[in-house]
Amino acid sequence: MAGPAEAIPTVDISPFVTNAPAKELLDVVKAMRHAATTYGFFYLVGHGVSLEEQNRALDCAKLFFTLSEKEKMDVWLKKSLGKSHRGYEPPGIQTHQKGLLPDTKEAFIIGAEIPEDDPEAGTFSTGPNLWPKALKPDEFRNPIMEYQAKMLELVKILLKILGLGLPEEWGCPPDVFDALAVNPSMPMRLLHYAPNPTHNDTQFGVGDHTDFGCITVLLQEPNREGLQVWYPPTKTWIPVPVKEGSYVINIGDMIQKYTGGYYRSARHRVVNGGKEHRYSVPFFLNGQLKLKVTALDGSGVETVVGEHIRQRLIDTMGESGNVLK
Ligand SMILES: O=C(O)CCC(=O)C(=O)O
Ligand SMILES: [Fe+2]
Repeated sequence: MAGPAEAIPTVDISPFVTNAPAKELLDVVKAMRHAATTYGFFYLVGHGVSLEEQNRALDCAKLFFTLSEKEKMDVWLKKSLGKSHRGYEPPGIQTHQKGLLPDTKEAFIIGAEIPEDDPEAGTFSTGPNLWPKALKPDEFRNPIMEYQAKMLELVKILLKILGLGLPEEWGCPPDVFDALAVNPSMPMRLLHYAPNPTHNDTQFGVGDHTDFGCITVLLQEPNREGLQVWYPPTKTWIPVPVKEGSYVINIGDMIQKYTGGYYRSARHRVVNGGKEHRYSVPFFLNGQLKLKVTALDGSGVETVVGEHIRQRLIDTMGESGNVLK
């Protein structure tokens, strides 16, 4: 019998990337619908992003965390404009559950580049990125922004496929989710997990949580362990081994709300109990912040995308979240 790790589905979207015939597209829609309604969590292959591009993003993460404490703190969250929420998040800031100690991970957050003189700059998740002075644009800023642009294109394809997978009786147009990706909030996190061999059940790299936004495209460093997903059939945490070249896709809370729970956001966490450092690069499509959506299942629940995300962030950020209020 297949073990639980084998039960995590893999969805190959290459027919959408190569404009294949309709029959092949429909098979992809069905496969993603099954994965997103059953688990909200799956491996993605056939996405068109090369191993080289993925490795470049991971290299940017590794490079950032070679900076000294001072260099990192020069670009830390509190230096970002207003509520823009950019820059370095030190370890021990985010707490996902009552009773847990804060996450051990450290992060560097990069969003859409919104100039300081934009009328919206300084509002939630909107503003200029903070760039470390010690890193040359060619080795850090340019490649990571190129990767971010790639992720936005990829996530638009995923939204399209998920839109096509909605129940027919809801009568949604095929572009139902397109507006989510118009000038969206899309923080990408460069993450570093120091080894935590004394790990116990009260502190994690990232504690038990669901992602806040619409879709997360997660790139994990190959040959490392750590990511676990909650598997409802067995009510246990199961490891999510890295499959080189693939992504892990998480459906987030915003899509779960928007679809009245049809697509599920999956609980997951990171344990770095070994002796190795671990790096990852999740791209979060939060969505278009001012968009007010009405649940598609007819329940009438309304959500303003940016308000939902801001509140979820405040709930986990402790004192550091006060600036977002
Ligand atoms: O580092 C990972 O593999 C996952 C991180 C994560 O779940 C998150 O940042 O929301
Ligand atoms: Fe997550």
